[in-house]
Amino acid sequence: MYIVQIASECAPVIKAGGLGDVVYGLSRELENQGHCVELILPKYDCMRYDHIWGLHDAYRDLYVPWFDGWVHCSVYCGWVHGRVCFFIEPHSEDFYFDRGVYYGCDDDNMRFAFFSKAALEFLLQSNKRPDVIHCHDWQTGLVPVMLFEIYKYHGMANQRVCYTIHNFKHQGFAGTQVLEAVQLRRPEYYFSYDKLRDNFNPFSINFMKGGIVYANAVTTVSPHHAWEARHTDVSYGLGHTLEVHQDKFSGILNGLDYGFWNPENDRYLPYHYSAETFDQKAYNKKALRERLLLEDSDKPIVCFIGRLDDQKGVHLVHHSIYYALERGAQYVLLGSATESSIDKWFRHEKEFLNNNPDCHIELGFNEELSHLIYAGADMIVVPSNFEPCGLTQVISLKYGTVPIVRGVGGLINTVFDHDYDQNHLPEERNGFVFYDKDNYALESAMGRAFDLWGQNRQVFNQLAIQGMKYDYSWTESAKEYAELYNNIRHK
Ligand SMILES: Nc1ncnc2c1ncn2[C@@H]1O[C@H](COP(=O)(O)OP(=O)(O)O[C@H]2O[C@H](CO)[C@@H](O)[C@H](O)[C@H]2O)[C@@H](O)[C@H]1O
Repeated sequence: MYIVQIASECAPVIKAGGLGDVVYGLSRELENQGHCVELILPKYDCMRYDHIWGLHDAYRDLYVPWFDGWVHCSVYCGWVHGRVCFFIEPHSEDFYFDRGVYYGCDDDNMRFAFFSKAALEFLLQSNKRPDVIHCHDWQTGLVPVMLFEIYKYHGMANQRVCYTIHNFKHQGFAGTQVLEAVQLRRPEYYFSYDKLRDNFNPFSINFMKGGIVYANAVTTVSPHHAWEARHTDVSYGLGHTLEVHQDKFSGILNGLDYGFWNPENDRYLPYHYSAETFDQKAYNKKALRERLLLEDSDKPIVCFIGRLDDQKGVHLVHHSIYYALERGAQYVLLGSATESSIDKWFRHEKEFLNNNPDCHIELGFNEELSHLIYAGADMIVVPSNFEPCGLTQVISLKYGTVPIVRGVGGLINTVFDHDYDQNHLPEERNGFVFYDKDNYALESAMGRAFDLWGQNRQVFNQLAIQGMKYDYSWTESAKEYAELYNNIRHK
């Protein structure tokens, strides 16, 4: 099959979070399984150009219809660790992708509506006719809308769309101006509740709702989150839309790209190890301590890596720092916040804990350091409010770092409690799980982990090794996607 991914991220060249990991990892495995995959991405000024090989202009004059005129774009082509990527660069005074950031601008809805339009226009004009277009999250929600309302009538009637939702919280809202911009010309038609009108804000269209309504298949990133999205409030107002379109909605568990995330050959680690050589992990712990100036001792290191965002349970993250220190552990946090109040809060904590020899708070995005933390820590906390899949616990499992997670979304599909799991034999368990959102619940799970560390290190290490033996690679999940693509292709 010929598949084109249209996305706002692709690791490691453009990565703000897990979306980038998934777009790259899935593409790589689909190619390994014999499919042809190409990616279309924005050409941001701030992406990691050092991860692109052979960047050259592939399509110099792409004219993208926009409002009543055109925007002249160039399309560049290059290889990102083996994947063929096309980068769209608009030449306009809006400088949509020259902002020094991927997201967070006031006109993000216009920026990504433009990107979606330009991606389809590129396919049309360059005569690319993939069997399936796979697009992701709110940024590309308008792709299936435009495909089936405009491009279908210009020679793209045979293309099908799979739309994957990585995070229901960000849906992309806009007024009629965006419809005018992308030339969806009948606002009254698109502003109906069975199309793009938001279910709760009658003056707004909703990009993600458009994606759900128009795509041929809609997925989210774990089976449990698919259930939650339909039956609880985590779909942020899209529950009814999912109910109406339930026949095409499902959950496919994310995989992890073991080509990039593997302690046996990780390019960022000073010492390599596997489940068979688990003892070697201790050298990375020592290296982590040296790098972050933590005191050398027999204490366990607990970590958190992720966006500091309400989704990630920031109050519990904060509490986990102090509980770990109180219980005689060390703590390393690597995270970045986009919300200024959360950013200020953690900057204050960083300052407050600056001289503590058992704690290090690193605010910012640092891919390389994240690998050393996954390898050097003994436990990771993932106390999310909601978590569509979650990659940090899956990476930790591979690195022999025991996850302590809240039982929601994909965390439930991947972590099985050492003491209480009913569905797995003791030798198949791999972490600690708690359910309530309060400090006591977090403490009970962290407490059990500390007790096991303190009282029976051998069993603790065995739990970590059991986690390393899980196979959460892309192999099976990519097969599920391929099967889904195949089903929609023949409809
Ligand atoms: N400060 C930092 N420095 C370096 N690396 C950092 C970092 N903060 C985060 N990362 C890295 O970014 C990725 C985050 O993965 P998550 O699954 O937590 O993604 P996120 O919530 O962004 O994405 C959404 O999409 C993904 C993919 O579908 C879902 O798993 C998830 O549940 C959903 O919320 C990991 O690779 C992590 O190591």
